[in-house]
Amino acid sequence: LKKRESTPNIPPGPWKLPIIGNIHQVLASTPHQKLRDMAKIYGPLMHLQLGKMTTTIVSSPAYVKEIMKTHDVIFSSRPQSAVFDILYYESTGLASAPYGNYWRLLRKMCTIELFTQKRVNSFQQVRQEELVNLIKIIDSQKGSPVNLSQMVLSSIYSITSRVAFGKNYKGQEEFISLVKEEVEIAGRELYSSARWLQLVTGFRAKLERLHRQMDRILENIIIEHKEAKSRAKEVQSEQKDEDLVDILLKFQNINHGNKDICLTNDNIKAIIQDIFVGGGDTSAITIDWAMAEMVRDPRVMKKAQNEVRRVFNMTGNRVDETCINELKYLKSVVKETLRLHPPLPLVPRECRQACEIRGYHIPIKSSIVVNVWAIGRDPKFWSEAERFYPERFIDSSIDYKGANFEYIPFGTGRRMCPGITFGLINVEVALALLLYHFDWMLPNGMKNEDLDMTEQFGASVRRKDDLYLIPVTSSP
Ligand code: HEM
Repeated sequence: LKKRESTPNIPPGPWKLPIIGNIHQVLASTPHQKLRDMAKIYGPLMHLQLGKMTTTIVSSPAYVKEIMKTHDVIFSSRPQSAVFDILYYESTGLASAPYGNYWRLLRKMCTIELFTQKRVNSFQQVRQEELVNLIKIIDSQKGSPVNLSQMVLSSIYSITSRVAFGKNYKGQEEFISLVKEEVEIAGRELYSSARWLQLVTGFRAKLERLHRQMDRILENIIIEHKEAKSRAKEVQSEQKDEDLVDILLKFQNINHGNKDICLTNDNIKAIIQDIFVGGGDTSAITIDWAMAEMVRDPRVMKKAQNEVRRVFNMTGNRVDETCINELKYLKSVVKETLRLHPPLPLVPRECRQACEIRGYHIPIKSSIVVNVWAIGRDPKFWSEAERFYPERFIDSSIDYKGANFEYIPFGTGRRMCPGITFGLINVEVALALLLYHFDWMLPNGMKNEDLDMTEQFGASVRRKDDLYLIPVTSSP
């Protein structure tokens, strides 16, 4: 009886097996959906044991507020992970670093240098060139089905690569194919969270091989950038436009204005991967889901197209980024896409200090997973929750800033996404161009409503099948 009294009150959860705990119950092709179904039974704060890892699943805005606002400092770390340790140089990227001084300095550097509005604007030319190139390639195949998913993904990676490495980086293709592999393998960690499983399944060996390949390329990129910099110094010529590696290299120099931080080569390599993995796939997937949803609902497609064409016909038939804020409906389409299809449906955090949340005990070093996907589809907070209906965001005060806990596609609190402006502008301009220049049809006489929207879980959640559409020229 005495023992029972002292047992902490952990959140409710399903029965567990010895050793593996609840791993078998979340082994589903779409764990975020499975977790939502389980939360319907056990409640919005649910306890699971994933191997050795005690995990709490959060599935309601009220608990998100408790955890990511009221107790934000306690839950501002990331759980330890083999992917973070091996691929991200012992968790020294911004997304993987434990909460503390090092993370705070990186975050500050990102907010004042890397991801500012001014910096994002400075890459307008790159975006324009790469996206116009995408339109030209699509135009050359008009009338026949194109694999829009892969084309968009390549364009987004090309933009990211030029922004990060500068124009003429020759190993771009090899690097991007490794990034894609990284995204794919990172998604499998949930299923092999126990160390013995990682060894038996060869998961760790794969991560280590990938890390060696990545490291070789990134080391070369850094060396090339340093050489270019010293050449420019020798001939006293103006340096070319700065890319993100140039900016990060400035933080290697102790004499740089910001003396707090002095990055090593490995730190820079981890941050570069954050930018590619955190920024590339997420933006491309959002464009893909938005196009798929609009194809399924021609009313929405037409309305968005009319708006884009009205605005850009006035700017001399070109998609001019400075008018992007006039596209109120398109922006609602993007918001609605991110509500139904957040690319990162499960946001991981770690509890740094044992605490109580509404009477439930959350142990130190345990994992917290916020089910952003389930919250965005909860009928308690959204009318016709499963319907794609962008109008719900017109004249609504809900934004991406993380203050509305029922809508958190970019997370919330201290660790919320620092790349929102970077990501959104790519998504909005790409969609505006695709809608401005083409009408879109499904191949093989497929009916709009028959387009399959099955999800595929990975580091981010995409549509299971690539989106094939027939572009029909509308505007030159
Ligand atoms: C549609 C696009 C994007 C979506 C939906 C998205 C979503 C997210 C989410 C949900 C988180 C976790 C937030 C949390 O823990 O509360 C995150 C973190 C992060 N994102 Fe994004 N993101 C996007 C684009 C980008 C871009 C373009 C970049 C960089 C260029 C980026 C870089 C990062 C980084 C570095 C973190 C980790 C921040 C930290 O732990 O301090 N993201 N993102």
